[in-house]
Amino acid sequence: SDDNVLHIGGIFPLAGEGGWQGGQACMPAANLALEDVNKRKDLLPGYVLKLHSNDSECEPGLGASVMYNLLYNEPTKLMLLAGCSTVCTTVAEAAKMWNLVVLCYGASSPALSDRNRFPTLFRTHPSATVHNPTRIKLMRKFNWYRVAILQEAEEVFISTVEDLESRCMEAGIEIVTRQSFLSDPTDAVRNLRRQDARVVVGLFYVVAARRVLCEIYKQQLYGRSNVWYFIGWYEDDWFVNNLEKEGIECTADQMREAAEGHLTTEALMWNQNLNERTISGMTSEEFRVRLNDALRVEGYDIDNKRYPEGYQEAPLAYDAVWSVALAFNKTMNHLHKYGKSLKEFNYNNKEIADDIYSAINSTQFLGISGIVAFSSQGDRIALTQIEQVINGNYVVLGYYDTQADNLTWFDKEVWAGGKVPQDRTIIRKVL
Ligand SMILES: CC1(C)CO[C@@H](CC(=O)O)CN1
Repeated sequence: SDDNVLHIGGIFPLAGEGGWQGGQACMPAANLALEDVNKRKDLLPGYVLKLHSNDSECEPGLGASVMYNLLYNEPTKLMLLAGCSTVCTTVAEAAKMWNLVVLCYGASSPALSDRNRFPTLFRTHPSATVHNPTRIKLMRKFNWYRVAILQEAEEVFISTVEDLESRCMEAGIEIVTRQSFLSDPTDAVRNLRRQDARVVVGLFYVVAARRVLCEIYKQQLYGRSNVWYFIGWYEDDWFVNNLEKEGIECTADQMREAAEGHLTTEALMWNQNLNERTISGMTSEEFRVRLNDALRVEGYDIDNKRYPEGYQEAPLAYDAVWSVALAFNKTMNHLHKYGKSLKEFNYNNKEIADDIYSAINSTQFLGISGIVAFSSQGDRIALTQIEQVINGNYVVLGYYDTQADNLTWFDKEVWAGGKVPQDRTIIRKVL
């Protein structure tokens, strides 16, 4: 019978070309979590959590029609999970009309941190702005108080740069120039040279990153006098991949030479303490083994390191389902005091919707992706990782906990000139 089933909708980016097809790994991860929470006797006793999944292809229009199908067909859904930023924006903006909480496991857009537009949105995926306090922490550490910004003209980077600029202002760090480009970075890089930019924060997708790197090589804007911050979630050998296919005029050796020494920041999505048991009883390594098995069953060639899109973010989807189960458990206990149940929820029941909202708002548990907790805007609070390319390979330099302002540093950084590059040309006065 249906009366002991709690239904939620899941919108996963699976097929399609545009954006991020992260549902390929995230849907199997969500299904593992459903299996695990439904096995727990102490969670939602007497109930089963059921996920109704559909493909959005990371396309907002299709995401909207999938949402309508979920909501205009029985059974009533108690919450919606969504993936890409574009789909999450559409679903989260509409969901309030159905009094539904939306939980996004794959949305990084800073625009989503807006309680006016998205009053019921939470995300286990951190906003792209999570990198900014880390970037600034490093500028302070190495005494870089004169920096430049180079960005691709994409919404996610525009709003990230706005956040970075205001944080630089607060920190007394001068932004000497902000250059953006649509697809060809040649002029933007030339302007960086003209302004004697030494420390540059680069914000672009990986295809644009290859064009930038080749331009940096051609214009000799790398080496002992320059510091580059790139985004850390590109694939590890991104700077030598697809050069022919994308018409990059530099050789792999030239790209390696230009890439040597650059720094990256990224949000941690896999708990780094490999032996730490999480709320599910698993360590993150044990989760990885189970996820790899599930993906092999789906036909992915994991043994040859051919991971599906969304592999990096899979813990965010797994932890999203746990967040739902824990929030419903809390809500169920609360409602039972008044002889009510979650089964009474319908899209006009604001009272139960508010109970669910406050339960998810107070989430705090150790998941596969680390501590899961949300800010007042529903943003994921996350640790960040800093790496540097040393002899062609990424080396972890440290981690930063923004909340605690705690930088864990391993003193592994290497500078081409044997010392920390300066943020400006020092004119030595000859007396
Ligand atoms: C780190 C990344 C690749 C950022 O984009 C996210 C997708 C999106 O924001 O639409 C997925 N995770």
